[in-house]
Amino acid sequence: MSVIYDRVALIGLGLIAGSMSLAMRRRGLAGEVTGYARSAETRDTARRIGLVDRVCDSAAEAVEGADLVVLCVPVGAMEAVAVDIAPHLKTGATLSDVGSTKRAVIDAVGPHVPQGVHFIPAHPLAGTEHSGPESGFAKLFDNRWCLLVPEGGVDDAAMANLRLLWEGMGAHVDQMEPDHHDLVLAVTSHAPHLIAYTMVGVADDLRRVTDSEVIKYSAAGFRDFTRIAASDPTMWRDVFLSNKDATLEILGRFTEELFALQRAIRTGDGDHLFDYFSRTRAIRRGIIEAGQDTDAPDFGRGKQGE
Ligand SMILES: NC(=O)c1ccc[n+]([C@@H]2O[C@H](COP(=O)([O-])OP(=O)(O)OC[C@H]3O[C@@H](n4cnc5c(N)ncnc54)[C@H](O)[C@@H]3O)[C@@H](O)[C@H]2O)c1
Ligand SMILES: O=C(O)C(=O)C[C@]1(C(=O)O)C=C[C@@H](O)C=C1
Repeated sequence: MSVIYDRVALIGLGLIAGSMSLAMRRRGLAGEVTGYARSAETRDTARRIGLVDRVCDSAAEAVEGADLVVLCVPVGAMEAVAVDIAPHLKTGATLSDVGSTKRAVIDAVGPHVPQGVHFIPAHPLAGTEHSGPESGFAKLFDNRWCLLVPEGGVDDAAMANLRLLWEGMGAHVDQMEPDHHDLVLAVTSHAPHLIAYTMVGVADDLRRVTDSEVIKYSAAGFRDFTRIAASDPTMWRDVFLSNKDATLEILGRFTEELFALQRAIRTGDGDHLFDYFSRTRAIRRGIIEAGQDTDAPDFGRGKQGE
C-alpha cells in the first residue's frame, strides 16, 4: 500500500495509538508518525521502544504540519487536548479521535475545531484489557470494525482518506450517526463492561467469606469476566460518565430481565429459563454463521497473552 498521509500525529500514546502506529508502519501508510503523551514516563517508554517515528514534548509540536491528527486519550481528556492543539492545526488537516463514546467527544471537541480543519470522529471496535505504550500490537484492528461518526456533512476527500487509512490498518469501515453509535455501544460494550465489573466485585466480596475459593476454582466464564474487569479504570470511568443516558437505559432493561429470570428461578419456572437460554444461544449461533465470530485465536490477546 502507499502513503495516505505524509504526517500523522497521535496524541496519547497507549494501546490504541501504539497499535495504530504499528499498523500504519506495517503497510507504509504514513510518511512520518509523531506522538505526544502527557506523562514524561510514557514519552520516555515510547522513545525507548520506537513506538512512533518522533516523540514530541508538547502536543503543539506533535501536530505542527500534520495532515492527520488523532486524539487517542481518555474521553474525559479530549476537550483539554483540543483546546491545546487547535491553534497549531494545519489548514486542510483532518482531526479525528478514537474515543469509545461519540456524542460527548463531538460536543467537547467540535467547538474548538478551526475553520478549514475536517473533524471526523471515529471509533475502532477493537481493544484489550491492557493499556499504556507497551500494550499496542499491529494486528489489533485486523478484521474488526472501525466506525466513522461525523456530525452532518463532511468533506468527501477527507472522509475517503480516513476510510482508506483504517482499511489499510486492517479494519472494515462503516459510518454511523453519533447518538445511534452511543446507543449501540451501550448495548454491545458499555453495559457488558459494567456487568463484568459488578460480577467480579461481587466475587471479591465473597472471597472474604470463602477465603479465596472463588478465585482458585474460577471457571472459564468467570475468568472472561475478570479479563474485562481488568480494563483501564480511567478510560471506563470516562466512558460511563460520557454515555450516561444510553447506558442507564440499557441497564434498566437489563435489570428488568434479570428480575424476570430471578423470579423464574424462585418459582421453578423451567420453561421460562429454557426458552430464554434457547433464544440467547440462537443469537450466538447467528453471529458465528454470519462469520462475525471474534474469537479468532489471538483476538484481544495479542502479544500480551493471557
Ligand atoms: N482500550 C480499548 O479497548 C479501546 C478500544 C477502542 C477505543 N478506545 C478509546 O481509545 C482512547 C485511548 O484508549 P487506550 O486504550 O489507548 O488508553 P491508554 O490508557 O492505553 O492510553 C491513553 C494515553 O493517553 C495519555 N493521556 C491521558 N490524558 C492525556 C492528556 N490530557 N494529554 C495527553 N495525553 C494524555 C496517557 O498517558 C496514555 O498514554 C480512549 O478514548 C478509549 O475510550 C479504547
Ligand atoms: O476486548 C476488549 O477488551 C474490549 O473491551 C474492546 C472494546 C469492546 O467492548 O469490544 C472495548 C471498548 C471499545 O471502545 C471498543 C472495544
